[in-house]
Amino acid sequence: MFFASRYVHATSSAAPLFEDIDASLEEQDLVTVSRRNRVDDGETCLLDILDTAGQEEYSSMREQYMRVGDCFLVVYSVTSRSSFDSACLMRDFILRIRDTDEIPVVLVGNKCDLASDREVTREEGLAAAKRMGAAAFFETSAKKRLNVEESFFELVRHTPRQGVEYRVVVLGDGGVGKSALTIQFIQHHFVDEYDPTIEDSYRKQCVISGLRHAAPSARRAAGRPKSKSVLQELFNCFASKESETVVAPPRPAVVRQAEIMSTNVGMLSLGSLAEPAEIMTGDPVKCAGCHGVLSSLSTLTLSNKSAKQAVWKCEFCGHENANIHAGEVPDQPTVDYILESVAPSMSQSQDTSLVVYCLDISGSMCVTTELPRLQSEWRAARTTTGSDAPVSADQYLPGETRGAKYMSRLQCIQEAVSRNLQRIHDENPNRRVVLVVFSSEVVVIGDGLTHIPETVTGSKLESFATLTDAGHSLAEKVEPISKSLAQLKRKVEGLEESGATALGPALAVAVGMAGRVPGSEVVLCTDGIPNVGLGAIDGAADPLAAAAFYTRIGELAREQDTTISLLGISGTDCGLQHLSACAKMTSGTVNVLHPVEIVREMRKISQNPIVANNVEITLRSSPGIQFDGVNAPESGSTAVIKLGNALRECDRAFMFRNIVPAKQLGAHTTFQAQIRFTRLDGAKCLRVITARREITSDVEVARNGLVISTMSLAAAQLGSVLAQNAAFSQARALLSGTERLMRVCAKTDAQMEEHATFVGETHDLDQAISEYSRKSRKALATPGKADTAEMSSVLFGTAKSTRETKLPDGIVRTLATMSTTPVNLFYSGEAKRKLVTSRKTTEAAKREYYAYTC
Ligand SMILES: Nc1nc2c(ncn2[C@@H]2O[C@H](COP(=O)(O)OP(=O)(O)OP(=O)(O)O)[C@@H](O)[C@H]2O)c(=O)[nH]1
Repeated sequence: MFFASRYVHATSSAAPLFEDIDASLEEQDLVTVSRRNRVDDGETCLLDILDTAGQEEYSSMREQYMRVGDCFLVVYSVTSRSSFDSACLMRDFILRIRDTDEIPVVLVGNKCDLASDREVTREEGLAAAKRMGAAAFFETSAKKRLNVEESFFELVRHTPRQGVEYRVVVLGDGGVGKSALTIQFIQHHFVDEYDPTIEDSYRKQCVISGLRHAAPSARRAAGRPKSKSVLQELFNCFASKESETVVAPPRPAVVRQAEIMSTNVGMLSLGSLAEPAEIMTGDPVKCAGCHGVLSSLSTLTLSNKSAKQAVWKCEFCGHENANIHAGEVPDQPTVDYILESVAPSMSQSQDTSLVVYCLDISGSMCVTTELPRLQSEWRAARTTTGSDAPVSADQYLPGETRGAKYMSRLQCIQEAVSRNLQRIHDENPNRRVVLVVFSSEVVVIGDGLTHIPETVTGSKLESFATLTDAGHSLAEKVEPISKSLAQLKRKVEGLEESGATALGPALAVAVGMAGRVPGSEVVLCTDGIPNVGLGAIDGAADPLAAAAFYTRIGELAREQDTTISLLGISGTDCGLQHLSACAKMTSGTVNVLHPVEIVREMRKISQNPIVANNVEITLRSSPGIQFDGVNAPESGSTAVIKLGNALRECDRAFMFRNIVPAKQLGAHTTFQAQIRFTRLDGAKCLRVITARREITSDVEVARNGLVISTMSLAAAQLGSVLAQNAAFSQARALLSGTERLMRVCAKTDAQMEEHATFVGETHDLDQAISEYSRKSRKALATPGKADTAEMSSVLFGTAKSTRETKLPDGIVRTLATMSTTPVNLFYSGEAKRKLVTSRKTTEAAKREYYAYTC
C-alpha cells in the first residue's frame, strides 16, 4: 500500500468529497494551464524524449514519430553497416514527411567501445553527417557514458527554443542502443539487457547553456500545446485520420483558478501478488467487531502480569478481543495466509492457460489501409531486393508516389496473430492457443491439431447456454503451443473474409472455451458492429438486451477468471461502448487502433500477464476516515473492490478524508487492505497489508515530499470513473485541482518531470471529459435522445445519471483505459528506469525479433 503523502491531512471540520475544489469550475485545458504557469529562465529545458521501436515489426509509427518531434537523435551502431545505411537516410525521410528543409538532427555512431567489432569508421560517420546536413556528429558509448550528454545537449542547442519543452525523438534500427543511450542520459546507468522497445517516453529536466532562441513569429506559429507528450500526439495523428476526433471545448470567457486537491490519496499495486509475502501459519486473527485482522502494528495489552494471553483493542472499530497469543502476531506489516492449499500433484508449475483469439473475418475485413509511407517504402525495398538495405531516397523523383503499399484489415490481424503466436511459443511453450473466427456464423478452428473446425450456426447463435457449453466442450483437449505452432500459423494464414458479424455468439463460445482453465485470456479483434445472433447492436436490435448480454458475458468471464481484451479498428463502429463493459469487468484492455498498430498492441497485452485470479479487496481505516473513489463503500471506513483477475501492471487508487474534526482523530490512523486471491498454482490466499499514517492538520507538512505519480494515478483513474458516471464538473475539477497541487508541491527534478508527465498523459482524458460533457448537454437539449442515457447507465453499471449520450469510440476508449491505467504510465526518474530495465525477454524471442523482416 502506497500513499501520496507521509501524513493524513485532516481538516478542523469534516472534509467535503472534493476537499477544496469548486466543482462548478470551468477551466482551460490542463496543457494550456500548465504552460501558462511555467517560468522560462531561458536555460532550463524539459526534454520529452521518445525512445522509438527500431525493429521493422513495430515501425508502423515511424512516420508519425518524424511528424511530431522538434529534433531527432539518429543512432546507428558502429558495429553494424546496415544500421549505418538506414541512419544515413533518416534525415531525408524526416524532411520529406515534414515538408521542410530545416530540421535539427544529430547523428550518433554508438557502441564505439566495441573497437574490434567495428564495421563503420569514424571518418565515414563524419562524412555521412555532413552529407545529410546533420547539425553535429558524435561517436558514443552508452556503456562507457562517452559523449552521451553531449549528443543530447548539442541537439537541443540546435533546436530553436519555443518554450521550456523540447520533443526529442530517438530514431535508428533495432539493437543500435537507443534505449541504452536514453537511459544512460537520464539515469547515469548502463543496462545491457533490454526487452526490445515498442516505445517509451521519458521526461528530463536539465539546464543547458547556449540555447538558440526562436524568433517571436516562429514561436507564435508553433503555438501547439507542448505539454502534450510525444506519444499522445502520435496517437492523435492516427485518430484524426481514422476515427472521430476529440474536439477541444470552447475556451470559457472567464478563467478562474482551480482550488487545490487534497493529498489524501493511496494506491494498491496488485502486480505484487505475483511475489509471495511472508507466510503466516494458521488462520488470521480477525476482530469479532469488524473483521479487521491483527497485524504487526496492532497494540496488545496484558490483562495482568502473569497472563500469557493479551487483549487486542481493534484499531478499526475499538472492539476488545481477548485471548490473543503472542505467536499470532505477525512480524511484518505485509503477510500472506494460505486459506486453502493445493496438493503438490495439482499445483501448476508452468503456465498452461488458454489464449483464445476470437477474430472477425466478416466482409468488411477486406477493406485495405495504406501503410504509412515510410513503412511501405521500407517493405517495398526489402521485398524487391530481398536485402535489409532500405531504398535510397534519390531513386525517386520529387512528388512521385513511392511504393505505396496497402494491407487489408484481415492481413494486419493475420500478421499480428502470427507474430504473437511465435512469441507465446518462445516464452510460454506450455500455453495453449485456440482460434475462433466469426462472420455470419462462428467457426471454432481450435488448436489446428486436435480439432476439426466446428461451425456454430442457425438458432444456436441465439442461445447463451448453447454457445458457452459448445465452447467449453470444444476446449476439452488442446495441445500446448510447443506442438501446435505450425498448424496454428497455417490456419491463420488461410483465413478469408466474407459475410456478416456474429461477434456476440463468437465471444460467448470463446469465453466458454477459456473457462476450461482459470487465468485464461480472450483476445477479440473486430472492425464492425455485431449484427448476428446474441449481442447484436445494429439498427433493429434492442440496445438494452445487447448491453445486458455483454454484462452477462463479463460476469461469466470474471467468475471463471478469464480476461477479455478488445482490439477494435479505428474509423469503424464496433459497438465499443457495449463491448468495453466486459473488458472492464475482467481487468482486460480496450483499444481502438489503426490496423498496422495491432501487432504492437498484441505484444503489449502479452507482456502484461495475469498474476492472480479471483481478487477481492477490502479496505479498512480507523474510525473518522472515509474512503472515496472506490466502487463499493460499505460504510464510511470500509470499502470493497471486486477485481477478478489482477495483471502484472495493475494498480488501484483510492482517496480518503476525515469525516470528524481533526482533533477527534488522535495522532495517527491505521489502514488495512485484505486481499483475497487465488494464486496461479490454485492456492487460495489472503494478503493483509497494514500501514500507519500520522495525522496532521498542517497542509504544508502534508504536501512535503508529495509522490506525484500516486496523485497522477488517482486523478486519472477516479476522474475517468467520475466522467463515466456523468459527474463531469467533478472529474475536471479533480484533474485541474491535482495539476495545481503538483505545481505547488513539485520541487525536485523528478517531481517536476512527473508533473509534466501527468499533464501530457491526461491530456486526452481532459479533452474527452470536456467533449463528453458537451455532448451530454447537447443531447439533453435534443428531444428523443433520452434512451441513450439508459444504455450508458447499463454500460457503466450506474443508473445515477440521465445525462449520458452515445459516445464516440475514442472517448469510450480513453475513459476505459484511464480508469484502469497502471501507475507506471506516470513514472519518471529512477522508478521509470527500474520499470524499463526490468522488462526482460528470452534469448530465443530476442533472436527471433532481431532476425525478423517483413
Ligand atoms: N558494448 C556496448 N553495448 C551497447 C551499447 N549500447 C547498447 N548496447 C547493447 O546493445 C543491445 C541493444 O541495445 P538497446 O538499447 O536495447 O537497443 P535499441 O536501439 O533500443 O533496440 P530496439 O529497442 O530494438 O529498438 C543491448 O544488449 C545493449 O546492452 C554500447 O554503447 N556499448
